[in-house]
Amino acid sequence: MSTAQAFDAIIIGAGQAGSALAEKLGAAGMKVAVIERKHFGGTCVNTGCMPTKALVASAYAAHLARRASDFGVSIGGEVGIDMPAVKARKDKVALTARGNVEKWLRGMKGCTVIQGHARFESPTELSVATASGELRLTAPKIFINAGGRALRPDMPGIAAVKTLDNVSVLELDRVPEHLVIVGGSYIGLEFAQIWRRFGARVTVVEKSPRLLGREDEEVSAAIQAILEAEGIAFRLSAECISFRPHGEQIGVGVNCENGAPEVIGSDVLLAVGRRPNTDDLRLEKAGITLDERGYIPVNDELATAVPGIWALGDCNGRGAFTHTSWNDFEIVAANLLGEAPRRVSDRIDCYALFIDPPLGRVGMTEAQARKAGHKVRVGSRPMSRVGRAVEKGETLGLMKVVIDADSDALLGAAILGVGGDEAVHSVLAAMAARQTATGLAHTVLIHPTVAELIPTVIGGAS
Ligand SMILES: Cc1cc2nc3c(=O)[nH]c(=O)nc-3n(C[C@H](O)[C@H](O)[C@H](O)COP(=O)(O)OP(=O)(O)OC[C@H]3O[C@@H](n4cnc5c(N)ncnc54)[C@H](O)[C@@H]3O)c2cc1C
Ligand SMILES: NC(=O)c1ccc[n+]([C@@H]2O[C@H](COP(=O)([O-])OP(=O)(O)OC[C@H]3O[C@@H](n4cnc5c(N)ncnc54)[C@H](O)[C@@H]3O)[C@@H](O)[C@H]2O)c1
Repeated sequence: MSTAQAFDAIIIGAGQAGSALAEKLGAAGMKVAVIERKHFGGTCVNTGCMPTKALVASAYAAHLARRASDFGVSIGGEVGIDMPAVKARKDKVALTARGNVEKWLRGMKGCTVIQGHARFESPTELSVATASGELRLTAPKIFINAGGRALRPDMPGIAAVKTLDNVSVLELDRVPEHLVIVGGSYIGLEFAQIWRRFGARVTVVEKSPRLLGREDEEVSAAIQAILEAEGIAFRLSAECISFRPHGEQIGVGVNCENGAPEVIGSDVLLAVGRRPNTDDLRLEKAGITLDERGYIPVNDELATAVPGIWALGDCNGRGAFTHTSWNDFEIVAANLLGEAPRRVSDRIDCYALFIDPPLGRVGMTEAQARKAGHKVRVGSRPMSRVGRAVEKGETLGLMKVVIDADSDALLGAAILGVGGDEAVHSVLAAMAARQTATGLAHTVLIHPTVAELIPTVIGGAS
């Protein structure tokens, strides 16, 4: 066995937080090693945000082309999907980004890139299984940015059938005849609309009585109605999901209160949540104990219980988005390099669901605000009464703002509608600046935009 190479810092995983942290620590004069076992850029770049949003764009183009006559545009024939071309475009987006991350890492000052699987040998030493044998590395500071992967729970019959996940579904260069998606949340719904727009029959099977259980009920209902109008079928309250081979197809037992007890699909996509990549890091050798869901417990500054080891991104259970992983890098770097201190608890929850129209969300839902004891004022407006949406011919959805009735503080917003993923940032920026609802309502916003209606929604809140 080789003697251990010594570094000032080692980063496990070249995902969203890891690569940026390497650059910052290297620029500060540290000798840094980054270990990546698979694709540079991690989930978002290779099998998450980027390829899925590239597919969302192709699906939108198909949808708009089918609606061309609504805008007085004639296509002069059927709208077709060239799935190999759709896939090639998606692959190009992801592969270009992956290559750019690799180039960025390999050009970084003070950074050594190692390709292989890292495991702990002690709190300060790692072994790395590479294509050319095992390496040993030591450092007083180790940062874990290991990300996560799709859950494949031990559901009845699952061993007897082939299922797709977020990685394998992206490899399809054919349109499934009937795609059954188990799980009606972010991943399930984005893929449901993508494949429906490409021409597949799609059924979403969800164990809860409604989609997106974290959202307010009217938002869940509006999303279901939008997707049903495109021909997506839903089987909700599917308590006892099971699988069985059915000739060349797959039978998915749903056992709902209403409807047929089984859905027969040509393909099944599992989208029932994610698990952190913490089971193969040999963390016990570092003295780190995982929580009951497999996440690495961290404090508000992302330090683990073991001095000199931090955990960033999806593997710490404090966020499940690219922007939260990126913010984890900012927090760790700022605190380590003596910049103004930053903490996880400073960030305001925000995310989007990239169906069309998208759902942009910040802060609390109305239900969460009431549960937290706030007396609330709520303003809302259907997108059919938003001028920009009418002009674009995209009037589905609603916007909603939640305000603390006593303090006038902005508590949260949901914008389900054309441009909702962008427009919601005006509420987010106001919340970050601790602007009151009245302060935002008195701000002049640009016409004609979706955001310009936010002051009107606040003005009508009761
Ligand atoms: C289908 C899908 C769509 C998504 N869409 C969005 C979206 O639109 N917006 C959004 O904000 N988020 C989205 N996400 C979530 C987002 O992709 C993740 O939150 C984000 O990528 C997490 O980044 P990370 O830095 O924590 O880890 P990752 O990006 O997962 O990186 C971890 C890296 O560590 C490596 N690694 C793991 N273990 C080891 C080891 N032992 N040794 C060496 N290397 C190791 C992995 O190979 C990987 O490259 C989506 C996720 C999925 C699955
Ligand atoms: N737009 C985005 O930012 C985006 C897009 C995709 C994914 N992501 C990230 O990926 C994460 C995982 O997404 P996800 O949709 O896989 O998981 P999730 O945890 O958000 O939702 C899982 C869904 O599956 C359902 N479910 C769980 N077990 C089930 C079962 N046995 N049968 C039927 N339904 C079941 C749950 O009720 C829930 O609705 C998200 O938390 C998110 O952070 C983000």
